[in-house]
Formats: sequence, C-alpha cells, structure tokens
Amino acid sequence: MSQFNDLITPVDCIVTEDTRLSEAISLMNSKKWNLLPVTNTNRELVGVFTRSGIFQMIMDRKPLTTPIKSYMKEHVETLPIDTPYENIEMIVKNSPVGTGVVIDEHHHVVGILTKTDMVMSLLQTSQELKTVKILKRTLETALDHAYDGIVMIDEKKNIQMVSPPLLELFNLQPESVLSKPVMKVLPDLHLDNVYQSATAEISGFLEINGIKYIVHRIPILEDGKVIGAIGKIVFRQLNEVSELFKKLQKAENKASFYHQQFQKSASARFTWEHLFTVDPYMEKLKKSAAKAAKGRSTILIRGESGTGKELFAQAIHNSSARSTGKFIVVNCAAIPEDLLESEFFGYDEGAFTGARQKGKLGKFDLANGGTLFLDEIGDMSLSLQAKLLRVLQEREFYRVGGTVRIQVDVRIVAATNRNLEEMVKEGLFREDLYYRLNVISLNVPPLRERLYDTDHLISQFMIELNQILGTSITGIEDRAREVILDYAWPGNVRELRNVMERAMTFAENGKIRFEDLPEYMVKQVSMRDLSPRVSLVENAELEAIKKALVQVKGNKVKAARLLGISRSGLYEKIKKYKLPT
Ligand SMILES: Nc1ncnc2c1ncn2[C@@H]1O[C@H](COP(=O)(O)OP(=O)(O)OP(=O)(O)O)[C@@H](O)[C@H]1O
Repeated sequence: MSQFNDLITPVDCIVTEDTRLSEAISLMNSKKWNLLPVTNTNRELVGVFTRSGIFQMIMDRKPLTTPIKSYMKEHVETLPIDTPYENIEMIVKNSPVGTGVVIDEHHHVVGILTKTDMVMSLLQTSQELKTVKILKRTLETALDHAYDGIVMIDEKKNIQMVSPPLLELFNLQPESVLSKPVMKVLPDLHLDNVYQSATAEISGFLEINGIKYIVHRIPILEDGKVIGAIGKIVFRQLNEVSELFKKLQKAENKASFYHQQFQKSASARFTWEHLFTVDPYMEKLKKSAAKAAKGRSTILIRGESGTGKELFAQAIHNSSARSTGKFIVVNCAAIPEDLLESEFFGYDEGAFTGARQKGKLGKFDLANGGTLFLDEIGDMSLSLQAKLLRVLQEREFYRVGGTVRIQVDVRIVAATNRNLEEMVKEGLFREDLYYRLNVISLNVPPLRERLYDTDHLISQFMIELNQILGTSITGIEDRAREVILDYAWPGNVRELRNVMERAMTFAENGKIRFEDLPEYMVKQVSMRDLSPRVSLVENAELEAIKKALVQVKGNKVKAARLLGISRSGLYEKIKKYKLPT
C-alpha cells in the first residue's frame, strides 16, 4: 500500500519574497505547479505565490522584474510530513485549496501535495483494497474447503480465520472463536510458541481425548517480526499422506490388537464394563447375571447370534470366584462330531494309533477351577449330550481310551440361539440335560428390541475403534445415522460393530457418511419403506421419551412424571413410536 511520502512532489527550488515575477512565471510553467512555496532566509515557509498572484500582478501592470513579495499569500494550507496516510481522504474532502504545502517539524518545506495526487492515490488504494478483498475471499474459500483444521491468528494472538473441519473437530461455533484470543479458545495447540521462536514448528504431536493429532505451527513474518501465526492440525491421521500407508497402518494396528487379544484368549478379557448398554432391560439382565455369577449354578444364555452371549459368559467368569481360573470356550457347532469327545475329555497316551501318541488334555481338564463356556450347545449330538450330562451330574469323567476317573471343578456356562424347547419336543435335545443346563437362564434381547442401545453402541464403538484402527472419526452424518437406526440388524451387535469398522475405514472427513455404509443396508432400509417418517417435532418428542425412560431405567410412572405427561399419555406415545414396553 502507498505511503504518504510517495505522494508528495518534492520542492527543489528556492523562492523567496524577493523572487521576481518573471522567474516565478517560468518556474510555474516548467514545474507545472499551481503554487510556489515562499521561504525566508532560514528556509522556513512564510507564504505561497499562486497563479492568481501572477494574474493580479499583470492586471496591476507590474514590470516582470517586480519581486513577488506583496502578492504572496501568507495564509497557507500546510500538511505535516507525518500525516497518517489514513487521514488523506479527510484532507481531500475538507481542504479549501487544490494544493497543500508539506512541512517538517522545523517548518521547512518538504514538498507540495496536490488534490489530484491525493485522489489518484486513493483510487489506487481502493483498487488495492478490492484486490485484498478478493484475496481474502479466495483465502476464505480455500479455508472452507481445507481438509485439515486450520486456524489463523493475528499479531495480538486473536483468531482471524478458522476452517470448518477445525470447528467440527473441537465442536466449536464460529462466533465463539473469531476475534477471540487463541490461548483461550484453543490453548492445547500452543500456537503462542512461535511468537517467541519466530520459527515454524512442524509435526508436533498432540493428544486430545485420546486422539492423536499432528500440529504444524507456522509464524507469519514481516521484516523479521512475527505478525501472526497459522496452526494446521492434521487430524485425519496419516491417512491423508497416502491411502496405502493408511491401510497398512490400520492392518498393523489391527494385527497387533488381535495379537494381544489372542495372547489373552485363554482367559476372559471382557468384564461388565465392556458390555455397553443403556437399555433398561439389558441393565437388569446385567445385574441378574452379575448376581448369578457369584453362585455355582450352571447358566444358560439364550439369544440370537451376535447379541453378546459370549460377552456375558466372559463377564460372568470374571466377576465370579473362579476368575483366576481359566475361561475355556468350546464351540460345539464348529468341532467335527468325531473329535468333539476327545476335545471335551482329552485322551490318554496310546488311545489312538498315529503321530500323537502322547495323550492330550481335554477342555474339562483345562477349565478345572475355572469356567467352561459351551457355545452353540444346541448343535451337540445326542450321544455327546449324554456324556456331558454325566459329567454335570457326577463332576467326573474318563479320558477317551482311559480308565481313570478324573474329578473336576468346572462351572458350565452354555449358550445357544436355538429353540431348545422345540428341540426337546422333537427329540433332538435331551430333556434332562435341558433342565440341568437351564438352572439360571438369561435371555439376551436382539438389538432391534433394544432401541436405546444402537445410538449408545455407535458412540462406544467409535471410541474403541478409533484406538484400534488409528482413525479420528468423531461423528456420523444424519442420513447415515438414520439408516443405522432404521436397519433391522439381523446380525445384532456383531454386525453393528463390523459395519462401524468398515465405515470408519472408508470415512474421509472425520465423519461417517451415508456412502460409507454397505449397500445392502442402505437398500434394505429404503426398501422397507420406513414407517411414516416422523416430523422434527415428533422426533424431538421421541428423543425426550427415550431419554426419560433410560434415565429412570424404564419405570413408566417415573418417566411420565419426568416428562410432565400422564401415564396413559406415555403409554400412547410408546405405542405410537413402537418403543419396547
Ligand atoms: N453390549 C455389547 N457391548 C459391546 N460389545 C458387544 C456387545 N454385545 C456384543 N458385542 C460385540 O459383538 C460381537 C459379538 O458378541 P458375542 O460373540 O458375545 O455374541 P454371541 O451372542 O456370543 O454370538 P454367537 O451366537 O454368534 O456366538 C463381539 O465383538 C462383542 O464384543
């Protein structure tokens, strides 16, 4: 931008009161000035001689040799040399004369300034301002579309601009950020570091809410002075850098996670805390299971596939007196029939001919002092059912090919998604075993009946999977959430977790989008012709009811009171929104 100095026309000739008319005329002509500043012997300004002075002298028939003294104007419009540039517009508006004389602090003439110069300069300035405006707009557009979080601060460390992803990441509103001190709004970024160092800091690591970010702090310098700073937050992890690297990193994270899990697999790793739920029925079920865990009885866990039956079994083991013992899993459906017996009871040395002559411990041996989890118990053959029953009754067994009775102290937790009662009727499951197993029965409801849980599980899995996958997903777009909430979840929580993992792997801008969901889900939801869409108001009402019910753990009287409606009113709403009763 122009400076005041650049506008001034320097005065390099000396005109005094004794200067003659002829000299003044030729100076004005050659310089094309409208006035000549007149100075005394100390070079101080004493007046100006203008074109009207020439006309007056000619009208008065003064000879060309006449000194200009008595035609000089003593009242002069002056401008101090240190006039701020910003004041020029005012001066142009208010000055009664077309040309001003610029003086220094000693009243010496420095130059002259014409109105035309000023207007030209203002025009140029406004042009520059326009350019700056365009630049600012361009910058804002660039920021709006920036993939990373970007914040710009000025000399006073106040926030000037901020990119939408950064607002989203820290859950901030523009009005609570702009013009505010960065150290108040985003203290964790430590952007003030660069004001002292005046050097860029690249790739500083930062961890907020368990998510890692890479922070670049870049000072904005002018003449070596820090006049602002830019903070860049790469929070979409290193995925940005390369898709391949991202996939590799995720695969590595996953491998190491599962490796750890594998190492832990001989013992149960889940406790009640890992069993996420806000559903009142599930909460009650957790409580009953925790109570049952303390006893010795056999527990049968029923429920569809993926509802968390094994999770319950592990949590039961971990909260039981046997938690220091092993938690051994046998998937009755996955082991070939002819191997199942030896898997259960082991075999003695020499029981089989072949390579493995040395004998092998069975699952009952391994689970001694701990818990044996019999998954898919409904898939066990009738002959094995008989053997299992004997162990349960007598608490002892023989190894395959063995003759020694082995006594064990094992607690059985069994699970199935099959209808055992029907199987008993059809003669496919032994009635006596059924009663033996069904001492305490826990029915884990499918996810579609746990309306409040889907939302809760989404956020819990997001936190968990961010750590496992090394992603920084912080939210889910409304449309995607709607599909998730409307989907029927035949695979229950396992399916939800898998869908979340897949979506978080594909998500690109910190949020799970509609297109990150598997196609079959989107299709199923749109084909089901969703129950008439609820309006915004109804949606708010539904949310309030759900919240109240969760808060009071399903107690309708308390929920109605909390909502300020009658009990029958609440029942009507529950029916209307198809909430579980
Ligand atoms: N309430 C829950 N909170 C957190 N994770 C859950 C929950 N329920 C299930 N899961 C997760 O879902 C997956 C399936 O759970 P689990 O294996 O316990 O189900 P299951 O009912 O035993 O299934 P299946 O009948 O197919 O053996 C696991 O990854 C488990 O961690």
